[in-house]
Amino acid sequence: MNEISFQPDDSLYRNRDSLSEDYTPQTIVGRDDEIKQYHTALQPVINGEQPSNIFLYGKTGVGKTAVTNYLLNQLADDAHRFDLDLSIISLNCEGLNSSYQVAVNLVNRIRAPEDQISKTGHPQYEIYEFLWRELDALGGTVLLVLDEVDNIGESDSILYQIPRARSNGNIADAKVGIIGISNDLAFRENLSAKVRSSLCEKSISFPPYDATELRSVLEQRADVAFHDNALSTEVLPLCAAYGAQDAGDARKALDLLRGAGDLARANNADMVTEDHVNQAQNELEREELMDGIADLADHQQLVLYALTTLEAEQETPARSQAVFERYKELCTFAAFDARTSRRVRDFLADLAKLSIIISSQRNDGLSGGQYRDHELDHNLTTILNAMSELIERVGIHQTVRTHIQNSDNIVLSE
Ligand SMILES: Nc1ncnc2c1ncn2[C@@H]1O[C@H](COP(=O)(O)OP(=O)(O)OP(=O)(O)O)[C@@H](O)[C@H]1O
Repeated sequence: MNEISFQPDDSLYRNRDSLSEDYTPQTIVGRDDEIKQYHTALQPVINGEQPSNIFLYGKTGVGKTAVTNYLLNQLADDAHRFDLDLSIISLNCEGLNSSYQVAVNLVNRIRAPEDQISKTGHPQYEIYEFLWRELDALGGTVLLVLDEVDNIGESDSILYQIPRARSNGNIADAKVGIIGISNDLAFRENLSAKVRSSLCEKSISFPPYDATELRSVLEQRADVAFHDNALSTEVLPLCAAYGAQDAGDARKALDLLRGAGDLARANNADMVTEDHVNQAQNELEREELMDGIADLADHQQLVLYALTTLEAEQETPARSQAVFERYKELCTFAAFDARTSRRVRDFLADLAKLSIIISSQRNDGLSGGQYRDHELDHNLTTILNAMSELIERVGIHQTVRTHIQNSDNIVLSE
């Protein structure tokens, strides 16, 4: 048997966990304007007045949750200091797509574990009755923090009912405010006017981070996560630059820094370098691409598969018509009903938007007409790997056989 043992290794990291999602930073950097607006919007709470309903929106990883946790912790401390009765109830609405489910979850969040209500079987009015009673029993000021609030359907929306509960006489004692958080930028626009005006009394937009802001976020976290001198000087600016390019998402920038640190550790390096960051970035891009492709619908993947076979034959850039012909062939193998050539053009446009392929508009000099041609924007083997589940169902096209590992295991269609 091989002699293998595990040894703790802390030569680079002081506290690697501080780069993970569940770490709460001590202070927030790069969000001064947003914190200021948010602070003003929360001021009525500390005055003992009716809280405003606050709506935060912005893309993923821009600090909505981090800033909320930071400010609400501070608010809870200050409320205690001024002897104010404040309860903060937080609920992530992911998977809760009706007001009914949200109300049940809120009731159970407030009630003791032995006193929970069942998730089904109550008429809607009864669930609201439970909720009003629980909120009133809490009394004082109650802030309901609803993360991913866009999951909730609109009809008879709880987002309308809660703000009106006091004026409708449903609750008498508690002053309730909603903090809604969403990364669906269209959500607010699509709300009916009556829900929008109550839910979005104070709206605060969180823009993507720019490279300077990301650098501050990374510097602050790197101080906690790494030993002094563990990072070469270009590491943080490079992670920040990639992060800013990539939707200004702090989560991704922190993931990249951790990826680079892990690579350096795996290579027994004394320092994290620019090379580790570049390699980690390639790896993250590859994983993202794999996930993006795996999430595509069957026919979108078939269109991508068609283009991949053309690329394997060095027939790319290929015109839409050529991709369509190959796609129809694959549909015949797979016994799928082929979509129209117009749909296939739409799928090609979707793939280009996702940066999986490159599509270019060309002018045909002779006829004066225009056409589009397409090629892969990534390594062919990576794309084939990401589609392995579909390829297993459809079979391997002969042009790509040499690019697929374990091709013996997959049924050939020809
Ligand atoms: N200004 C900041 N200072 C320190 N850390 C931050 C800052 N902004 C974001 N982070 C960190 O980046 C990660 C993502 O941030 P956060 O969860 O707040 O994003 P979000 O806008 O709520 O995203 P989502 O909509 O996906 O939930 C977290 O680990 C958070 O601690």
